[in-house]
Amino acid sequence: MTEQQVFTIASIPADGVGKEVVAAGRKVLDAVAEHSGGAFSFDWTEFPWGSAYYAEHGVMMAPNGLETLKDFDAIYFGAVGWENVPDHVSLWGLRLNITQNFDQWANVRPVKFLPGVQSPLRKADDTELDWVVVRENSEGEYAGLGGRNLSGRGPGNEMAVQTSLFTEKGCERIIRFAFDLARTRAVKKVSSVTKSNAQQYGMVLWDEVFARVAADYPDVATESVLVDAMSAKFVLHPEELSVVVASNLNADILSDLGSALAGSLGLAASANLNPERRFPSMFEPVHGSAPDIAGRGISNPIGAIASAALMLDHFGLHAEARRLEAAIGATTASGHLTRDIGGTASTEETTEAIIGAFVGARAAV
Ligand SMILES: NC(=O)c1ccc[n+]([C@@H]2O[C@H](COP(=O)([O-])OP(=O)(O)OC[C@H]3O[C@@H](n4cnc5c(N)ncnc54)[C@H](O)[C@@H]3O)[C@@H](O)[C@H]2O)c1
Ligand SMILES: O=C(O)C[C@@H](O)C(=O)O
Ligand SMILES: [K+]
Ligand SMILES: [Mn+2]
Repeated sequence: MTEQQVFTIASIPADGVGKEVVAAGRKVLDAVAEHSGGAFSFDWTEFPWGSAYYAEHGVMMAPNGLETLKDFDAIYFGAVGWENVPDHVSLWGLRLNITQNFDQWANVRPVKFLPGVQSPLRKADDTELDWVVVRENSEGEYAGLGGRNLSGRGPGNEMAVQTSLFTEKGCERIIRFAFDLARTRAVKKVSSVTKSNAQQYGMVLWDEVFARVAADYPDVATESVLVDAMSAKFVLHPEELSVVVASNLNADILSDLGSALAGSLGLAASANLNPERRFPSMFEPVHGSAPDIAGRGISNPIGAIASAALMLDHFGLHAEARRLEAAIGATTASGHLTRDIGGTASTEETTEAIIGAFVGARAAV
C-alpha cells in the first residue's frame, strides 16, 4: 500500500466574509480528501490573525508569524480589512506582509464564466470567454516606497511621495511566467498591460523586457495594450484575451473588473505563488472582507472554493482540481446561486451543493 500524502495548510480566515468563505473552502477540501480513497489528507492549523487580533495585540499577526508559516505546504487565506483598523495598516500588516516576505511574486487570477451565472456582458451569452490575469505581486506600485511630511511643511502644505519600483529582474520573471502559462492554454497569447505613455521610466522598462522575452516565445502571440484601453477591451472584446500580464496595481484593478464581468466579485479565485517553492504559496479569493454583507451567511463561497482548487493544483492533485472546478460549474448550472449572482442560496447551501456535486461525480468514476 502506498503511503498517504499529508499536506499541511495554515488557514488565515482573518476578517468579515473571509471567515465564512474559508470555513466553506475548508469543508470542501476535507470532503475532497475524504473521498480520495486514503491517497491524501489535509492537516489544518488555523491562525486567529486579522483585525480582531489587532484590537487585542496591536499587530495584525504574531511577531513570529512568518517564521511559523514558513514550514507549511500552503496558506489558505480569507480577506483582511475591518473598520477598527485603517485599511493600509491591515493590508500591509497581513496580506502584503505575507506575499512580499514570502516572495509570492506571481499572482494568478483566472477570470472564469460559469454556467447559469449571468454576465453583464451582452457577448457572454454566445461567446466562450476564459482568460487569466497575471499580477506582478512583489514590486511596482506596491513597493511601499515613499513617505509623508517630507520636509515638515506644516498644516495645509503636506506632501506625500509614493514611488513605484520596476526592476528588470522583477519584470522578466513575471513576464516569462505569463508566457509559460500561455503555452499551456488553448489560445497561446499574452497581452502585456502598462501605462508607459505616461509612466516613462518603470513601465517603459517593462515594455522593453516584454519585447525581449517575447522573442524567446515565437509560438505565442503578443500584444501591448495601455491599461485604459485594456479596461475597455475587457468589456468590448474579451474574446481576444488569454493571458493578461500587468503590474501590481493595474492587475489588481483589472482582476476586479474581470470578476465583475463574470458575474460577481464573489466568484474569482487567486493564487499568490512563490514559483521557486522556497516559501509556501497562498490561496485566497480575489475579493475583500465585504463588510456590507459579512456575518449574514450569504456570501458567495465560490471564489474561495475555486482558490482551493488552485491549491490542489499546487499540490499536484490536478484530477481533483478539475473535478472540483466541474462541481462548481455543475452547482451554478443547477441554480444554487447566492444573492450576488441573482439567487437566494446561503453560503452553506452552495457549499453543500458543491460537495454533493463533487462526491456524486467521484462516485460515478
Ligand atoms: N485580499 C484581501 O484581503 C482584500 C481584497 C480586497 C479588499 N480588501 C479589504 O476588504 C475591505 C472591503 O473592501 P471593498 O469593499 O473595497 O471590497 P470587497 O471585495 O470586500 O467588496 C466589494 C463588493 O463585492 C461584494 N463581495 C465581495 N465578496 C463577496 C462574496 N464572497 N460574496 C458576495 N459578494 C461579495 C461586497 O459585498 C461588496 O459589495 C477593505 O478593508 C479592503 O482593504 C482585502
Ligand atoms: O491589492 C491588495 O493587496 C488588496 C486587494 O485589493 C487584493 O486584491 O488582494
Ligand atoms: K482575499
Ligand atoms: Mn483587489
